[in-house]
Amino acid sequence: MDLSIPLYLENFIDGKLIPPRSGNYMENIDPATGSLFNYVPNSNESDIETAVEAAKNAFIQWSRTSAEDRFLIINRIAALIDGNAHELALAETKDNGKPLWLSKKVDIPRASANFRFFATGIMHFAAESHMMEDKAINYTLRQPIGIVGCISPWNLPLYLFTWKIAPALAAGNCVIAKPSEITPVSAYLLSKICIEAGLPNGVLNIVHGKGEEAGEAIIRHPAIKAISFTGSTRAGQRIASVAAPMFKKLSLELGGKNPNIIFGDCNWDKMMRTTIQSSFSNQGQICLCGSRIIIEETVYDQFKKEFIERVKLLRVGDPLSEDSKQGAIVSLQHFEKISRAIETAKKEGGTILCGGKAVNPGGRCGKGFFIEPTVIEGLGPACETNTEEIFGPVVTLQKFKTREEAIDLANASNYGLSATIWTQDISIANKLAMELNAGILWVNCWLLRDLRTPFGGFKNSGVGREGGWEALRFFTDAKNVCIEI
Ligand SMILES: NC(=O)C1=CN([C@@H]2O[C@H](COP(=O)(O)OP(=O)(O)OC[C@H]3O[C@@H](n4cnc5c(N)ncnc54)[C@H](O)[C@@H]3O)[C@@H](O)[C@H]2O)C=CC1
Ligand SMILES: O=C(O)/C=C/C=C(\O)C(=O)O
Repeated sequence: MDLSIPLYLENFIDGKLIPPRSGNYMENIDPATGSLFNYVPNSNESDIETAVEAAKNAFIQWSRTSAEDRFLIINRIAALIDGNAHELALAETKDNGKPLWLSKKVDIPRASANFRFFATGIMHFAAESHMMEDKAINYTLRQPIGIVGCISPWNLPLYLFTWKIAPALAAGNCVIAKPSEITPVSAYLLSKICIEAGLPNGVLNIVHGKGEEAGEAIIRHPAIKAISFTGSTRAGQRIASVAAPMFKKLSLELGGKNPNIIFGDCNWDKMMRTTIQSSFSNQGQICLCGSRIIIEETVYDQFKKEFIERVKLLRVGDPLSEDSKQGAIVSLQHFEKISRAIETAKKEGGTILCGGKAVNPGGRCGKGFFIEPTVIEGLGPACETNTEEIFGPVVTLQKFKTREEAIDLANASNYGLSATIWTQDISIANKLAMELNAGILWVNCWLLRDLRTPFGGFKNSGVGREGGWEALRFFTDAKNVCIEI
């Protein structure tokens, strides 16, 4: 199929690719080269209105389409993603700056897995029943909500866009979706794939644009009854302030400042390899990255020495090169934010153990946005560096003596998304898992994903859970029917 990328991307509304009604576009920059990639629609309320009308019409049929037919169509989308994985991976890398090998290995396979997982899931998502002995029987229907909004960020563009859309569609809803304006291309290509897969017109509408304009128009629209959002805590707060008084269902997956707790008895090699990944995968731009490494005092010096040696080997360079372990930071604005955070760490008294500077890989990437993987020590738990999400290739090292101290350091955060624990002592791991304030705990692993498990955070990391039945419950309304016997 034709997955060429035009200079002007288009919205996908009512089954057609169309320009924004205002005719306004924004520049979309390739972060590895700093040059123009294409133009993205700067859509507004009237585009959202058109999409909502299309979705309203489509819902009449889609909500009555059998689960088996929805399964077949959604599976065709998954197969087309797999069949076009190379083009999609290239587009993702050019748009986001992540290494091509990572797009191929993680982002695009996960996008098709999301569709396949929820297509299959809906075939098993049954109504529940409750008997009241000989008095009555209750059965609980799970009905599609209607029109729902899905808004996703730039760090894992197609991976997170589809993580929302797939369960929403499988559950029988029609969707108005907005990808990040910073990485719109894979969502644009998904529009073409949905046409090819035979998704009925208006079932999925993809509207491009800024958060404050197109995004807020989705949040404010009275016909959109549920919102699934992944992104910054700041945007999540704003969205909640608009949507909550309208009594919309909300699922908010927000930021993290995740602790990675290392005990001396752990499987050292595995911990080292995985800690490099959990610190710097995707240039540290994953909400689950372990940005605060908390190490048992007895092994602190050994950890510091070996970790720095390995970090220095991480080659930062052209995302198209197989040798590059680290690609570009997603945008100039984000590059500047990370650079400022490193300066703040220095002002707070932190010592930069390695990294800390911009990188110029030269050649076609001479004007791109690259930062060295950076390791900082000497900062306490309360400083800005250890409390604010940096969302880049920057980690801090802190040490602990006792288990209680490790727990206090780990929990010293307004975020509570995930935490990683490294120990061979399963009893200690279980005790820590009980005490840590986070929604997702990894023991002796990181980002080992089972799509059936509840995914989401405590505290300022969000509200609600995604994944498995949680997602299908979120995208349906429960209706209980009680029949007296
Ligand atoms: N998954 C995560 O945890 C992510 C965290 N971030 C954090 O957020 C910081 C800022 O990055 P941004 O790109 O500005 O993220 P953002 O949270 O502003 O954007 C994420 C998505 O939300 C949309 N959006 C923004 N404001 C909105 C609003 N008021 N109503 C509806 N939609 C809205 C955006 O257009 C985009 O599609 C990053 O430096 C990072 O710290 C960013 C992306 C993902
Ligand atoms: O579902 C996953 O495997 C990962 C999700 C990651 C995010 O939500 C994020 O980085 O924002």
